[in-house]
Formats: sequence, structure tokens, C-alpha cells
Amino acid sequence: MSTFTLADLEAIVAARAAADPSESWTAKLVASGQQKAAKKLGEEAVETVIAAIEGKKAELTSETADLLYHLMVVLKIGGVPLQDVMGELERRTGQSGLAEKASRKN
Ligand SMILES: N=c1c2ncn([C@@H]3O[C@H](COP(=O)(O)OP(=O)(O)OP(=O)(O)O)[C@@H](O)[C@H]3O)c2ncn1[C@@H]1O[C@H](COP(=O)(O)O)[C@@H](O)[C@H]1O
Repeated sequence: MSTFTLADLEAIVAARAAADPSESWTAKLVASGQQKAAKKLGEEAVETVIAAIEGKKAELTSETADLLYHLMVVLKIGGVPLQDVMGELERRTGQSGLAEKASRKN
């Protein structure tokens, strides 16, 4: 079982963002700006959805990896640390999703 974490990926993305864009996809994507990076994230999301609907496990695994990597790039450009996202998820652990949805309808 892999011990690789999203925090590890975030650290790699942060390090490669400062690399030469001719040598790094991450640096190239960061240099191209949030509009391009977010569009790429959207494409990977659609490819993940298609793999999920088609029930193809290998494609779902691979597309989800692409999706998470591009999400890390978008968070990096957006200046949002993964810790903030995890903190938000942790804050929600005390409440069920259904209760949260109902609380927004008032
Ligand atoms: N996890 C990834 C990762 N996942 C996907 N990709 C790249 O994302 C790019 C876009 O994926 P696509 O499937 O859309 O490929 P494409 O059709 O060639 O893209 P387009 O030509 O359409 O733009 C590809 O070039 C993939 O290689 C990634 N690039 C980098 N990483 C990680 O980042 C590290 C540093 O990479 P560099 O920044 O390239 O040094 C790597 O060691 C990995 O850990």
C-alpha cells in the first residue's frame, strides 16, 4: 500500500512551480496562469466523471490522479494551502452532510 499523501504531492508541486517551465509541466502550468490551470482541472474532472460512469477502474484511478495533481496546482496558484482545505473538512466532521444541507435552506 502506498504511503504517498496529498501533502507530499503539494510539496512536489510547490518545489516544481519554481522550476524552469521548459523542464517542468508544473512550472509551465503555473506560468500559464489560473485560467489555463483551472480549465485543465475541469477537463480532468470531466474525464474522471466519464471513467466513473463507464465503471472502468483503471481509468478512474488514473484520471483521479490527474485530477488531484491539477487540483494541487490550482490551489498553489490560488494561494490556498492544503491544510486550509483539510481544516474545512475537519470542521465539517461533526455534522452530517444532510443536516448541513438542511441548515442552508433556512
Ligand atoms: N502527478 C503529476 C501529473 N499528473 C499529470 N501530469 C501531467 O499533466 C499533463 C496534462 O495531462 P493530459 O492528460 O491532459 O496530457 P496532454 O494531452 O499531453 O495535455 P495537453 O497537451 O492537452 O495540454 C501531462 O503532461 C501529464 O504528464 C502530471 N505532471 C506532474 N505530476 C507530478 O509533478 C511532479 C513534477 O513534474 P514536473 O513539474 O513536470 O517536473 C511529477 O514527478 C509528478 O509527481
